[in-house]
Amino acid sequence: MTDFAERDGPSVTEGAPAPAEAVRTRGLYKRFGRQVAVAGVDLVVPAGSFAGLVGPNGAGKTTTLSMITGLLLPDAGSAEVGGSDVWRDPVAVKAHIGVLPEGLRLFERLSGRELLMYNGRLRGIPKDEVARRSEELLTVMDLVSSADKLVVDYSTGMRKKIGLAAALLHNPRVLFLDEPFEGVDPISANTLVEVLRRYTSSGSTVVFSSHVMELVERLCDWVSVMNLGRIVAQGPLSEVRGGQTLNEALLHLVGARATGEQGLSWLGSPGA
Ligand SMILES: Nc1ncnc2c1ncn2[C@@H]1O[C@H](COP(=O)(O)OP(=O)(O)OP(=O)(O)O)[C@@H](O)[C@H]1O
Repeated sequence: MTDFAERDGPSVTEGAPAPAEAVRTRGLYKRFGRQVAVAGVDLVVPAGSFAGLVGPNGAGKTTTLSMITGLLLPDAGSAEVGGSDVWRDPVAVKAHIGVLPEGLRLFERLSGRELLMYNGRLRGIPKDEVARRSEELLTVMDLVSSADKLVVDYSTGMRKKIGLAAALLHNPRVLFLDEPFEGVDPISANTLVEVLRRYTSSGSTVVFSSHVMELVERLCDWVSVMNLGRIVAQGPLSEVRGGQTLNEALLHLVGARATGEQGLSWLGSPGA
C-alpha cells in the first residue's frame, strides 16, 4: 500500500490525501562493528517542507539518509516515506523518491544526455517524454553545451547538477540530497537553489544534509539536528534557532569543541 498521490506511476490508494508527514522514522538504529552510527533516530519531516539535516562530522546524517532511501538496511527501527514503509514496500517508495547520494556514482561512460535517457527509461517513462524533460533539465542546469560530453569528464559541480537532474526526472514526491552543494561553485549553487525552490513550491518535499548553515538558514523551513547518532533538536527553523543564528544554535546543541589552546603550540612557531 502506498499513500503517495499519483504522479508518474499508478498509486494503490488513488485519490487518497497525501500524508502530513513526508518522512517519519522510528527508533532507526545502525551499528558498524562497535561503532554505533545511528542510535535510535525519530526523524520527522512534514510534507512540503524544505528540510535540512545538520550536525557535525560523524553525527550519522549519511547513515540515516541511506537507511531512509533504501540503500542501507537498518539493524532496528523503521522508516516511512509518504506513509509507506521503506523496507516492507521498497518498490512503492522508490517510485516516488529521488536521491542524490553522497559520493554519487554515475555511469561514467554515458554522456549527460544519455544518462538522463537511461534513468528515465529505467523509470518506465515514455521515450519522447524523457527526451522532453531531459532537454528542459539540461537547459535549467546550464548543461546543454556539455550534454554530449562523457560524465567521466564532468567537473564536481557538473556531476552534482546532472545527478540532481537524474533524481528529478521522474518528478518524485520527496527528494533526498546528501551534501548537494559540496564542491559546487556559487553560480551553480544558485541554479540548484532555484530548481529546488521551484520544486518545493508545488508541494514536494526536499530533505538535504549540509554543513553550510547559512544556506540551511536561507532555504529551510524545517531543521533536524543530529549529534552522536541522535536527533538533538527538530522543528520549524525559527524554533530550532531560538532567536540565535543556526550556527550558534548548533554550537549550543552539540557543544563547541576545544579550540586547541593547550595543543599545537608548535604550529606556526619559527624553528619549532
Ligand atoms: N560503512 C561504515 N563502516 C564503518 N563505520 C561507518 C560506516 N559508515 C559510517 N560509519 C561511521 O558511522 C558514523 C556516522 O557516519 P556518517 O557518515 O553517517 O556521519 P555524517 O553525519 O554523515 O558525517 P559527515 O558530516 O562527516 O559526512 C561515523 O562514526 C562513521 O565513521
